[in-house]
Amino acid sequence: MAATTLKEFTLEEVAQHNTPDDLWVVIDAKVYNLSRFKDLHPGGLAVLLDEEVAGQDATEAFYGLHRHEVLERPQYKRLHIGTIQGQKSVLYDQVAGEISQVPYAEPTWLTPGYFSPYYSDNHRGFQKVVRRFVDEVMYDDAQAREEDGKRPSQHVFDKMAEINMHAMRLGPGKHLQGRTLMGGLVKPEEFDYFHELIITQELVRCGQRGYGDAMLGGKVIGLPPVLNFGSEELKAKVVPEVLAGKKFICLAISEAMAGSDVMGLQTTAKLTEDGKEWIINGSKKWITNATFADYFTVGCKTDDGLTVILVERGPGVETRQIKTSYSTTAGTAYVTFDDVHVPVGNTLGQVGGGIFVILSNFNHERWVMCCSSARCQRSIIDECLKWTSQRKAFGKPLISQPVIRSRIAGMIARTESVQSWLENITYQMTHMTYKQQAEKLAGPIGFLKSYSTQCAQDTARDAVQIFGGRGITQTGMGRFIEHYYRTVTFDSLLGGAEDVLADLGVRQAIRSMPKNARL
Ligand code: HEM
Repeated sequence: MAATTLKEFTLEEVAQHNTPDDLWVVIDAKVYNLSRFKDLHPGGLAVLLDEEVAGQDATEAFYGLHRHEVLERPQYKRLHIGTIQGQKSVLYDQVAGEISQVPYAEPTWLTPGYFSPYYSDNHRGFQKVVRRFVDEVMYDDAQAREEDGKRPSQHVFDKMAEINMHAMRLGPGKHLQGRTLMGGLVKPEEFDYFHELIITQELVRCGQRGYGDAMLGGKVIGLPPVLNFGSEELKAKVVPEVLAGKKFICLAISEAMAGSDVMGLQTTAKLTEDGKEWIINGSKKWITNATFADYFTVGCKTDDGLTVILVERGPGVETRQIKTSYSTTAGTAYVTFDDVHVPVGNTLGQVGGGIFVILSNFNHERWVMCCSSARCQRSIIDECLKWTSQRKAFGKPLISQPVIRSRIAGMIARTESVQSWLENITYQMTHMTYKQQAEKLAGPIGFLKSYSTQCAQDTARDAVQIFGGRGITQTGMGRFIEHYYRTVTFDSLLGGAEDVLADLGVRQAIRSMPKNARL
């Protein structure tokens, strides 16, 4: 609406409008009429009437207090009435798909002038399309759903399905065969772990941790057991509808009593006398996506040990939302199974061979978490560099304080080391069979995840110190910092706690110590 009536003004003309009933300001060469908005201004009237603000160029004051996105909200866009003669806006709106120019806000391989041995032209083209997709289709939904706590909108899942993003999120493999990936940009047999890394890292740029898990994190860990261990009949029924984003699946292993002690699970599955069905009883806790899941990949205690069984939502299956540190959009739930009858054909892998089914996917799950952790840390650097450059305190930008620079130095060093290590491991994955990965990479991936999440927590703590009170405020300038600090521990717990994974890495290393090694 404003675009049709925009006029040009001089700074002198704007200066005439400096009273409560006739109040204009200039922000980045754009003129805003605040006369009717002033009483609704969340920051109050007095600040707008300050002699350095009313009728003046208030760009610096504005960006010291507001995120640019404020000006993009429809209700505020209407305040924009014109521009300043001879001046141009330099603080442009974020363009969908664009690479950030902020130093270290992008990994080296995306930074102009730098090189990388890992990414091909195909990866580069792929990244561009994924970024645009995330910016255009997902970003706004992520902000809205994290706030209202509902699961991601179906239209987002549908759009993801159109380009086969749900299938690609499971990594390379047979499930991609016959699918057109990203409109044909990459052939199924060429899709590799770097493509998957790109998807994971681009998705988390939405900056909403709950939404990130809601983006079918449950499928990423719950569907592989079906793909790798389910019968052909079961796969034919379940896989197409899940990869089409029409049905949802989750992994249901951890329990209130047993925690992640897989061998201590208490949910039972007993065969009926005719041997045709399992009857499942028990409960599961902290199950991501469970509130909206149609299928549950469940770890059960059977007479022969641990068995994994696919349970379809139906009589006897109940899910109850658990409130965690992030929004309910991830659909984290407490799940109960009361005399749930399941056909034996839903058994995944061998009866009693459940531990193998569960362990087979751990490396991939942890590696996915490393991808997302590395990228989240980078987004925090982006926030901190922008904030400390635009925010003035004691007459100088925050970045001119050595203590601030020291904290940012730590953030950059940690993030770069995590990404470099991640790319090295990803490169190994692209050259190893799944079996080789299991043998050789469980330790390194365990180390990387443990290291990455420690780095992430240090970075979250530093970012809060840099943002001060805004770093603990859910709206405004520090909203991503507050969110990050509140949710950063998720990665350090899910898929194996920090200490456990570091210990796994050392134990794996010791296992391959040469017998004759001596000092
Ligand atoms: C187009 C003009 C403006 C709009 C649409 C606007 C809108 C807002 C909004 C939505 C907030 C809530 C915080 C947030 O969500 O970021 C806010 C807070 C605030 N605004 Fe403005 N504002 C405008 C101009 C200004 C100007 C020129 C000043 C002068 C310095 C100012 C001073 C403040 C202050 C002090 C706060 C409180 C900040 C805080 O809680 O940290 N605003 N404004």
